[in-house]
Amino acid sequence: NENGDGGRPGTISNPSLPPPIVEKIDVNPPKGTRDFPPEEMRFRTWLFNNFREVSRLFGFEEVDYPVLESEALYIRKAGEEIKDQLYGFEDRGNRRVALRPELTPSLARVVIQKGKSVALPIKWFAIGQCWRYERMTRGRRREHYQWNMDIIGVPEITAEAELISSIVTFFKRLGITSSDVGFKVSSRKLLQEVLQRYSVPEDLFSKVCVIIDKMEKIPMDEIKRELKLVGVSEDAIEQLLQVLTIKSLSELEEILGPSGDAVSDLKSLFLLADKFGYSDWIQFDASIVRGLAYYTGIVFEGFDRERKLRAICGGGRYDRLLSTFGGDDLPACGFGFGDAVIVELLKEKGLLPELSPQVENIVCSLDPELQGAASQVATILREKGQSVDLVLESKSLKWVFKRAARINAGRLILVGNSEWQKGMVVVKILDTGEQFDVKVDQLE
Ligand SMILES: Nc1ccc(Br)nc1
Repeated sequence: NENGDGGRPGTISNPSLPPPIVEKIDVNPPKGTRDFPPEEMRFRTWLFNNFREVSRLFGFEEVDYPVLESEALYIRKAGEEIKDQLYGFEDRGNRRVALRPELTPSLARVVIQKGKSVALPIKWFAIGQCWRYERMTRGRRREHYQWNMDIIGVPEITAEAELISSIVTFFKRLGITSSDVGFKVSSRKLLQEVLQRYSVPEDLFSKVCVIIDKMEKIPMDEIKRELKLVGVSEDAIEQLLQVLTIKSLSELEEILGPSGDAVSDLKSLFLLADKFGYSDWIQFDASIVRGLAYYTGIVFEGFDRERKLRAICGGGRYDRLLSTFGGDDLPACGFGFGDAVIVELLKEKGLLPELSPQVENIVCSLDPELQGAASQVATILREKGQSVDLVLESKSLKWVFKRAARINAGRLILVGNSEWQKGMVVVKILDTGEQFDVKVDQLE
């Protein structure tokens, strides 16, 4: 290469000294975590830009919270997986803290903190990194980024309908259709109404939901055993499991009667879905409960119709979360949309975008004496809002053209002696090869 010393360009090696003896560090990121080098970061930026654009279309404001929170936000006694995998530790001040496993408790904390100083309804969105500590036996990730949208202060089902509409909008922006994905929708009030009929104490509700959410993942006997363990009677268990197999709202109405909230909420949601124009995206599925303890009403999850992937996203109503933190309850609903399954879906559907680096100009001097002039040209272009990759060392034209191609530069600006004497530079349009001498003060 140009350095003639056989090493990588830019490395400094002094042959007179022996190499330093250092233990080579592990250059990989910690287990379960990812680096985002440029190619991966371009995809992440593209994905997050779509999250942000949809949030903007729905009039939501962006928020964020510390990735480190008090562990107390996540200590719920409902046997959730998210609690088993909490990335918690004691800090140097002997405080129990945790890397956030989800964003909703932080939202609840800030809403309580702000109290009446924030107008309702709150419509906030966040894209935040969330963590879990899982034995690496399953080789699963320990961090992911989640897009959340939440509406606080709206008791009506219009809030859930709006949130589902925002996710449909997102899918459509990516080219995903209702033939590719759908939403299974139910209401936890369905379970609540059954439990009430069998006088199961209210405080078992969350635990029962968390157990039932494991239905697809563990054998039915285990589900029954765990339900019995928390104190649900055999009759109630039979009726619960029977209700979860209901396939239509009319059947649900037959069993629960027409006046219950579960039926009326779901009917409202399907009516609104029709008005929003996304009826073909949603279906009633009584078995959907979601695994978070705090949901109280409508719950939904996005799924791929080929059933090859895990749930794409999920959410629901959580009207009691604020009071579990000692605040005044406010009606609330929201969803979480992770950055992992969506990538698998886009791969499956051949919808991954082609994202290449982009820079408008590469500027280089043809003579080391003109490096300063090249810097001036770069500055002029940048002040006009043009992106510039400025060649910072004396390089051959062959090297410059190779780099220009790699970074996908639109133009090559050459600063040469004879032109510079006339206050000009050479501009080469790289995809057509056209070349012009341009006065520096007329560069644009
Ligand atoms: N809650 C949570 C956090 C991190 C990952 Br990866 N998955 C789920």
